[in-house]
Amino acid sequence: MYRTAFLDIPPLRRAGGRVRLPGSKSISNRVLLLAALCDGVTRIEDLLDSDDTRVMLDALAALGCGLERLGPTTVRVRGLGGRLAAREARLFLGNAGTAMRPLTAALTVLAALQGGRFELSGVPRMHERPIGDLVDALRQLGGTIEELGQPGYPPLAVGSPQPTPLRLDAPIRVRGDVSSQFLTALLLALPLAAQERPITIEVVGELISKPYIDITLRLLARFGVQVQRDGWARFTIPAGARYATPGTIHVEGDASSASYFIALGALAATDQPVTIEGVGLDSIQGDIAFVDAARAMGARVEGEPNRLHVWRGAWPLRALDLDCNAIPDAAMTLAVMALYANGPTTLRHIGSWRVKETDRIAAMATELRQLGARVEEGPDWLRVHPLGADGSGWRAAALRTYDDHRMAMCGSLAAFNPARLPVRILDPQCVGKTFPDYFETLWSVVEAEPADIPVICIDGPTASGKGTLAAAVAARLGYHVLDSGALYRVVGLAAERAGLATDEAALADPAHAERVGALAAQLPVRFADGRIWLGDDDVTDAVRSEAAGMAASRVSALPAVRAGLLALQRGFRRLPGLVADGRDMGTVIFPDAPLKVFLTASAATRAQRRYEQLISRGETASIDSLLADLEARDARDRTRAVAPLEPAQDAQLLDNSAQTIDASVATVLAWWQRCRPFGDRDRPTHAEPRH
Ligand SMILES: Nc1ncnc2c1ncn2[C@@H]1O[C@H](COP(=O)(O)OP(=O)(O)O)[C@@H](O)[C@H]1O
Ligand SMILES: Nc1ccn([C@@H]2O[C@H](COP(=O)(O)OP(=O)(O)O)[C@@H](O)[C@H]2O)c(=O)n1
Repeated sequence: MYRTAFLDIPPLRRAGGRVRLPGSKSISNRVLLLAALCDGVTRIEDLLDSDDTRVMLDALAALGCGLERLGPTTVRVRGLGGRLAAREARLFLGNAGTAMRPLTAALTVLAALQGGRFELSGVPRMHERPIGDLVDALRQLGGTIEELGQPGYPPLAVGSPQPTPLRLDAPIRVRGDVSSQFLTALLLALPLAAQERPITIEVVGELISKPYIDITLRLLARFGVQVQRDGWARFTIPAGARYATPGTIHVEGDASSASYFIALGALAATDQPVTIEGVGLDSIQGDIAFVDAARAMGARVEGEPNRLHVWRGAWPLRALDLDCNAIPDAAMTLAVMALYANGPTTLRHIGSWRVKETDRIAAMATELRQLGARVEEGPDWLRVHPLGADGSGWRAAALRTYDDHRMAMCGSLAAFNPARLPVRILDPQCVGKTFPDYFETLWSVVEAEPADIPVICIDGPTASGKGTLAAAVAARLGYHVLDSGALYRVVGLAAERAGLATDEAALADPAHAERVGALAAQLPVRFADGRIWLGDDDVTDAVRSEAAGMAASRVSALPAVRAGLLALQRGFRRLPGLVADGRDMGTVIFPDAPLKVFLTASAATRAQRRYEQLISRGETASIDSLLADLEARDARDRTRAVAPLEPAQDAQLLDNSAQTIDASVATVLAWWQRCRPFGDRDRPTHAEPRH
């Protein structure tokens, strides 16, 4: 997951390949609650591992439910069997509506039956998301609920130490036109109280998002509770209802998350399809109907059980006028696809967007306008006019995400713009709510022109701080790092291990130099998790010695070695971007890099830094000999015939002799910002500190 302040997505060209979806958020949190309420042990597989499931798991643990993690996506739940193990708890539920609503209902009912008091709160946005209709329904039932903040909104305190009688004889009335999660909450909770008599729930107003109710009913059935349904207006939980564990249950891939990859296929899979694993056309999730909408816009979709294949069909996409009531979450994806359509697209019946993670109608309209689009909005509709298929009208934008995972994922789809503009996603870690690895997954199925993938080059003499600066800048941007010096160090080591001497006399022999070059061209080197591997050997420490540095300096003067490492180095230019440190990054390896920095510091300063570095590693060192070595190395690097150490003509010079590391990083980031086309709309919009 990217924890950077922003993530720049280079312009993307093609899509194709295979993705595996994380588990459905809606199914995961419902299954967790049902497993917690029922008797016995349930093994849940393919559970979503994200912010929203984490708060649910933490809440269940606080309620005394037995939880055992068997892997990142497998958990064993020992249910409470309808009996409260804890009579008091404070539950923090982040911004997870799928945790807040059902837990409020279940705990109100359990507290009324057995006595207990529970507080439920979330992030500030959660305290702006209405829950009054559910509170009203639970009060009709005789439940005790106190609103601790604004009436009708969390935080809430539910229950009282002593049991209170529930009124189960009259139907419980709940509004269905603000959020279907209120009805879901009651359906999940009321079997707890239906031992002796049936319980009827009546929906007031037109029920929105019906497919989500369908998921609730299907999952209740998997847990042994068959709810009778009269249209979408009246639901009856039969007398004697009792949750029973299904033993093992698999969570389907998230159909809403699938929408981004379906869109990707529709936009850019011209050859190989985008294959999505984890959901098929027979999915129980309502958002699978997004496939119909995508097809209507022109996508070619083929389905198999648990798998979808998507290609581009009609191009440009066909404009659409659609009632999106049944696919409220996935419909956001259509709003971005609409930028690539042949006319204005209107999404209707999306009023629920206004009370989601953010006011999604307002947010979407604002951000699509940033991209250059004309957008009209009404209380429950949105109309998006397309941007030019010839690239006209598109603007490079820094998109705000409003702490809303879907805004971030949708925004990434704008990177297919024909104007070849990058897209900046602010606060990209908001995808952690449902799809922590969304961007990494995206990179695995898209391609960009290498020239469009940004590279920042940091060249300079030894111990000027290149590696330190490169790592820090890359961490701030979410970019890869190329430590090219390490490659020369590994060549020196590999040569010596292969019995090829690296002293100057030996390297002066052209045949010998050719052999070292051949070795460089086939170097089995790998960088993983901060370690450097030569074949199966971890050589991280071996290549860091001063002797290895000197050997690297000698072999690096050989043209055959430099040529042998060229393709390997250019291969590091991968999405979303690269920071490369070395001697010739800007002059030879990436001459088209948009930012080149030539980093220097006085020889005395550099010798002092190297000295401190070695001492802190527990090695012995002498400043005088370090200074002599370093000057020798500088001289060799500067005077060699091939790729000598010198600033590229367009490099920015940075002498950090009197600068702290943080100041150097800030300088380079400021230069980078000036190279980017986004202006300065970089402030993330979420109010909460991340945790
Ligand atoms: N601007 C700076 N101010 C002070 N020390 C620095 C600065 N930049 C780097 N250093 C320190 O100097 C040492 C050498 O830096 P390093 O990044 O390994 O250099 P290089 O990659 O250029 O050989 C490290 O211990 C690092 O912490
Ligand atoms: N792009 C590069 C990187 C390193 N090198 C050589 O490889 C040696 C080791 O590089 P390094 O960056 O690990 O060394 P330090 O600068 O950290 O001492 C340097 O002394 C250079 O001679 C090079 O020629 N070209």
